[in-house]
Amino acid sequence: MDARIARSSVAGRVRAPPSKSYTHRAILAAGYADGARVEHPLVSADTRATMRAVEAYGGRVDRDRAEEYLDVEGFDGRPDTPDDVIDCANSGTTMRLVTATGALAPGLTVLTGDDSLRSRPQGPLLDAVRQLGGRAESTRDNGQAPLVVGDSTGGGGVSIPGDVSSQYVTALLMAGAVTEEGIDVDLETELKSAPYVDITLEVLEAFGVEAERTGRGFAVPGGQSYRAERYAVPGDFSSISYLLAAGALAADEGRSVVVEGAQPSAQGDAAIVDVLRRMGATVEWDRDAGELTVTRAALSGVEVDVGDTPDLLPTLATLGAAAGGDTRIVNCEHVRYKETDRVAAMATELEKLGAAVTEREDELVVHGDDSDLRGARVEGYHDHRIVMALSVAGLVADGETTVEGAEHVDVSFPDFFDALAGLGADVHRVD
Ligand SMILES: O=C(O)C1=C[C@@H](OP(=O)(O)O)[C@@H](O)[C@H](O)C1
Ligand SMILES: C=C(OP(=O)(O)O)C(=O)O
Repeated sequence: MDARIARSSVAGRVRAPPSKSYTHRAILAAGYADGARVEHPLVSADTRATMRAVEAYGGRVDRDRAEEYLDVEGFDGRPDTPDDVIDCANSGTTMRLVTATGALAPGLTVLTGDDSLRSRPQGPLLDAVRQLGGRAESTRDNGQAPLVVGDSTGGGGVSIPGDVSSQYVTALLMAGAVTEEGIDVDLETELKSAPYVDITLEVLEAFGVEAERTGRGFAVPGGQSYRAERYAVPGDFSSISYLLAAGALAADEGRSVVVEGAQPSAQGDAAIVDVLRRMGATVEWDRDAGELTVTRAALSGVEVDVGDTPDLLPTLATLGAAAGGDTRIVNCEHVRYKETDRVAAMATELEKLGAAVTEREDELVVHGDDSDLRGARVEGYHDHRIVMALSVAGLVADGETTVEGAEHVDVSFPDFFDALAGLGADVHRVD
């Protein structure tokens, strides 16, 4: 499905979708518990993959019709050996987090996913499971899924790189709490995407599970039980970044875009608020009300380090293409290991829209002064964030922009195009 976006302006109120990262963790934490109600969950393609995994390990997930909550019955720290292969679809978070769960089951678990997920790196996590005495294999012996894990890991110490994915740490901490010995994670490198581990620690605490930072990494004592009656998911700041970018670039003269559901939390991607301010936008954040208000402004390029916030790169690249001067996005090598190589994808597709960019291994520079955005047909790379960022660029490109693969927003922000249309954007989906 394509999305066709004509140059248009936006204004009004819009609700942010619930956080994907918190929803994954809350569903799995409820699975490790004997159950819990997850309130305001994100129900999307990726979080459905985590629901399937919890069910495969012996839990059960019931949704109310309005999707206001999920009632999760857990497997109480003792996952069953799944009856079938677990299909993690497009979700890296699901695959990493539930690989560690599989290492606790008595038999073997087989995990797979779509073409994109089967090309993402899993080697360091497999190696960690082996260091813990479990079995962990990549069927093609290339560190990628399909994966086979099992053999009831009892816990222990592991040493892993921190610069590929923080999800390995999250996976080990979540599983480690219900092992006998607990798990000590030593990081061999600096940790990228570190705020995502803070999100994990926040959810663990809410489920009564102790885990801590150590001098060299993280540690979780074993023999713990996950316990919570209910867990409420906050709004998603990665998703909010597209709405704020739309407002900063295309709000009607004298009007604003107000984003609801923006409560403070551990999400690193809340940094979008400061980046927009540094670029010259006026963004007000009423933290108590959870409301962000943004108006249109002439933006100037800035330097942004995305070491902690990889998912902001597509949004920042779009903002840079519409800003004056250079926007320099640095420390972005790990953004190449996502649903697609997002550094290359944004460089290639923004160029099609008339932007001038310089791509380096660990840096993307968007030269706003040499960019003149005009509508074109662009690829979405089957990647929700590329689709959403290019659609926002379409709001300020001359004429009409066609973004391929519009259906992929279902991964994290299923109502994205309705939200844009609700703000008055001229957007249509066509088969
Ligand atoms: O743990 C999480 O919820 C996530 C961690 C990040 O991945 P990496 O840690 O692999 O960078 C982020 O890009 C992803 O969208 C969600
Ligand atoms: C990279 C992402 O998610 P995951 O790693 O779960 O596929 C994302 O949502 O941008």
